Amino acid sequence: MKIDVLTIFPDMFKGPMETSIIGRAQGKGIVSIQTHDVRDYTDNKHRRVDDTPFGGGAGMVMMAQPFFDALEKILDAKAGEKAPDTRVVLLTPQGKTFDQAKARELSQIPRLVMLCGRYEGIDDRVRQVWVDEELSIGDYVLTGGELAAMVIIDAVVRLLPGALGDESSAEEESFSDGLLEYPQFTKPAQFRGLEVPPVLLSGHHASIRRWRRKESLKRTYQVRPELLKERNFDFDDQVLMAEALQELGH
Ligand SMILES: COc1ccccc1CNc1ccc(C(N)=O)cn1
Repeated sequence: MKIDVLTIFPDMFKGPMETSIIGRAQGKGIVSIQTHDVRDYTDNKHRRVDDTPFGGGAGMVMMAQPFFDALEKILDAKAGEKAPDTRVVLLTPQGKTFDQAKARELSQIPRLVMLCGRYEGIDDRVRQVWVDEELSIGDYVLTGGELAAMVIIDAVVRLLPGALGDESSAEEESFSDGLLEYPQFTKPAQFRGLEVPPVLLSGHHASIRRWRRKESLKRTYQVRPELLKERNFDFDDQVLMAEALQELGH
């Protein structure tokens, strides 16, 4: 998978994208993440990327020309033409909220191009001509799209085959069935007088699976009840949910 990032702060990507899982995935050739400094595509002497907004108002807006020239070069395409296996994503508070389903969808796309805006955003003609999808990582405003891009890259790259060691890839199913994760414990079994739930030390795998599912239902009910609304419970889940509610004192 190839990911190109257009930003005026390429150095922001050095640490997070070259460390641990993401860094190793690049090393293994599973993904290639390349940043492009938008300033390198400016056509003015001072390498300015922003200007005042038409119609007035506070702040500055990023100009369209550097993004157009950068995209035409990176995609080797004229304005508006684009290879079908490429998706251009704009990170913006106005975007559709990113979630695990979107992460899975993006992990199947051979090439992602991510546009990171600063200031009050990017001239809308970039969106009109080049952007396939506007994504937001949540309902809050950041100083730029870079951190949002890194969050999305992290969530996507870890799904690529070979990115995680085999022992970790199993965790994917547990979230993808729409419940929050159950609590995790590791050695020692006693720590500062605090115990590990005995069922987890029992070696009874059916009981362990049952306990975990019930804990997921409890947690989801307490923290994200809306996730349970659209869920159709099979008979076992209904029994577990009833037990969970009892244990929660409902
Ligand atoms: C005022 O900022 C902008 C306005 C328009 C575009 C980009 C920016 C850059 N900032 C961003 C970017 C993304 C997110 C998010 N929630 O994903 C939050 N802030």
